[in-house]
Amino acid sequence: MSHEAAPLPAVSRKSSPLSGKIRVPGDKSISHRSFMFGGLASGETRITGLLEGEDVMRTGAAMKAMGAHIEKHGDEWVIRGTGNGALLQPQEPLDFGNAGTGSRLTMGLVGTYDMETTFVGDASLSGRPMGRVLDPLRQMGVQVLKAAPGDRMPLTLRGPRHAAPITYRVPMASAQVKSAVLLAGLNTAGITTVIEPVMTRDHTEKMLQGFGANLSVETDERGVRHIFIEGQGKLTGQTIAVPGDPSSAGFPLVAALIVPGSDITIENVLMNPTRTGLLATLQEMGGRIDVLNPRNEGGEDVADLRVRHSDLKGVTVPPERAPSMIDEYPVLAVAACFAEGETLMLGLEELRVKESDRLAAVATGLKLNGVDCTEGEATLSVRGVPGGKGLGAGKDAAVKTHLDHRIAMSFLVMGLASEKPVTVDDANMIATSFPEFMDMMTGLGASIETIRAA
Ligand SMILES: O=C(O)C1=C[C@@H](OP(=O)(O)O)[C@@H](O)[C@H](O)C1
Ligand SMILES: C=C(OP(=O)(O)O)C(=O)O
Repeated sequence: MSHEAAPLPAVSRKSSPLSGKIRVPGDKSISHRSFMFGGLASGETRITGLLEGEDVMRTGAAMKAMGAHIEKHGDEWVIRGTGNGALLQPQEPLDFGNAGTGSRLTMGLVGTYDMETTFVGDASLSGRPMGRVLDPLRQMGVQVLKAAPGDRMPLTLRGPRHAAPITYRVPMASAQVKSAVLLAGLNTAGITTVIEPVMTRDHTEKMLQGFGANLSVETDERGVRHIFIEGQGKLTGQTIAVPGDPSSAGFPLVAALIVPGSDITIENVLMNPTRTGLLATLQEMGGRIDVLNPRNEGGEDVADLRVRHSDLKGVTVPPERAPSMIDEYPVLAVAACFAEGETLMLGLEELRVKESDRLAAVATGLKLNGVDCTEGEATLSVRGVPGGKGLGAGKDAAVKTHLDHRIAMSFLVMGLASEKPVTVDDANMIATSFPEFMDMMTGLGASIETIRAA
């Protein structure tokens, strides 16, 4: 299957001040959805700023396999969609590589089509739970013809002739589950309702409305969101400028906060309030982050972030903030290593089912590099060492990254301010979400390099 490349270890070392201006690649969530909705819409969709990471490219390949035309002209991706309701049965299994978002959203998208679709992925994705998406799809009439034990990939779906609209209360904070049900509702006659007790990123709702879907949201007196989508409407191609990914921005951002003397600017970062939990937390910790030139572009808030080295202090991060920074905890844990006192992170249960068990991977990697931390069932506390004295395990003790891009990038950031180098066992997966990471970080002055076998 995918990603059988030989492991590519990498190491980072104490760096001189970081400086410069960068633009991180486009937001991964918006990029996946741009390919999906553009591939489904009638007419042409034009996308600039798309993240060309492996995860998103696999979503593009899947949409092509189901009949969409996707081409790159200069800096722009141009899609001619199939028209809603007109996806074709793919001839081969759809290989989603490492991508949870691509695979889960596509299961929703194709599930209610009267066709058979097989989903495969790499070892990490094949270990992740898919029942959270298959359960509501089953309620809509979708058959799961084959699946690995525990509702895992590889799996094959068979859609019904006529899917039934449902009302589904999402049982965990997951934008992927919410989105899968809404996308299944797109091809289902009647109104599909998703009840979301805890708000998660709202890109599916906003973008589907932009493409012309009949979707509305009501928030009740307890703050619970009710999302209604009327199926079998028409989607029309759009022009999309994808803003910079705040999850990717987290790496240079934390690097600049912890490396003494640093002063960098990250331009054009998405500031959607469902995505800014890391920024809020780092500011509470005393991070000097100026939000410059805030503006709205294509329906999304964006801004430039000026980040300077800061004396950080530990804080408690409340569980209700988790959905707005769910992918950022590994790099927040790294910031916490250099803060005065303890940082306590709560409500982390979803970290256990990402590309790796991120709670365990972070705690194990931190301990290997000399950090005093405690892993609870859904909590992590980190006791920091301002200045990084004694941190780092050197070139011969590599952090295990378990095919997880964010674990690799987070620990490479840690080494930039640790006394000794920090090594990771494999940097290959960074290409899934941030292919430019190494070049961008070294361009700012960071000492990071891959270690090629002799
Ligand atoms: O909908 C999305 O684009 C995403 C949702 C989140 O996953 P969950 O829905 O599993 O929380 C996040 O971790 C992932 O990187 C992207
Ligand atoms: C969890 C992530 O992605 P996905 O679920 O799409 O694999 C991530 O990018 O951190």
